[in-house]
Amino acid sequence: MTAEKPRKYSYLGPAGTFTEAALRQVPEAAGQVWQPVVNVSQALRNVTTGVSDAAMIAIENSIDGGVSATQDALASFGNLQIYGEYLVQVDFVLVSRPEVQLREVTTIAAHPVAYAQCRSWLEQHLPEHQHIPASSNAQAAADLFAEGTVIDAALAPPTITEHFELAVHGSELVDNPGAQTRFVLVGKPRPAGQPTGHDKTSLIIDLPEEKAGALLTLLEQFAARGVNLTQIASRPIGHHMGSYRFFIDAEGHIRDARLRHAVMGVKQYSPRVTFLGSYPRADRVQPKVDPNHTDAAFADAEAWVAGLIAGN
Ligand SMILES: O=C(O)C(=O)C[C@]1(C(=O)O)C=C[C@@H](O)C=C1
Repeated sequence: MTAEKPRKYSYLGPAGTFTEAALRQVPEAAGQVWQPVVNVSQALRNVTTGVSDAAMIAIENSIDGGVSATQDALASFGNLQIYGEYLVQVDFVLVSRPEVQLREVTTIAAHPVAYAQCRSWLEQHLPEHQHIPASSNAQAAADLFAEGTVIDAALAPPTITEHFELAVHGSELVDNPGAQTRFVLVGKPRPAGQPTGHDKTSLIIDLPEEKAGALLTLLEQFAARGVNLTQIASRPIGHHMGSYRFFIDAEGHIRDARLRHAVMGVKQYSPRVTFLGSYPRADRVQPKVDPNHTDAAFADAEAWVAGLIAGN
């Protein structure tokens, strides 16, 4: 018998990021090969080229909203699917090399999403500071030790002190306590799993241009079938001013009749629909399904129409 090849997982590195903490929530990833990368595009490229079997990426933050780099990368790569969703509670520490005092801090390295989450605290406590963008929260801390660095302090996950010797000038920093980042595990497309009763379906939908009420028509596809949406986010397509795509998360599974019919409605009207998968939601919340929109109700209606066609 040949041993099974270890699976490979890309994640935003280096060790110590929140993305790594999200990957730790995936039981199948334990003991497999973890591949740190420098950005989301690299993580997704690893999946499409077969370097990795899956990638963990941050998709939304409860303070800063959708992670635009992730949304744009998912739209441009195509041919990817979300396997699972994970939530990580986020707050930060402000750290420096041990000899640096807080009053000496003028430059602060931070991932732009992390910076946005602590903006008010920093403006209040270090009003003169300058933000230096870092590729991740753990990299911000690593940059404190780079040769010739101009960085005095970094915003990093609390576990960063396990990786470097640091002075901690502030902890539990975050403008809204209880902030969370939502991560998704992404791989190549595969057949849809079975509904769990607490699923979410993610879609990227390009809006037809110059059509009055285009957004309303899009939303009606879901509303008319009793499908609740948990996220509606728009990003420019980039061709020219005024062209948009929508990132939609809908409650339900592509195997649920109400969701399937809504997706068929969207497909008939949008120039481009990308199906990003149906997967169990991290909070395990079960949607309330109106009795008119259950699978049985759709089956009844179809049987009724079949009867009409048959002349019954
Ligand atoms: O994973 C990390 O630690 C990151 O640096 C990335 C990231 C993100 O891309 O949103 C993850 C979670 C935090 O909300 C801020 C930054």
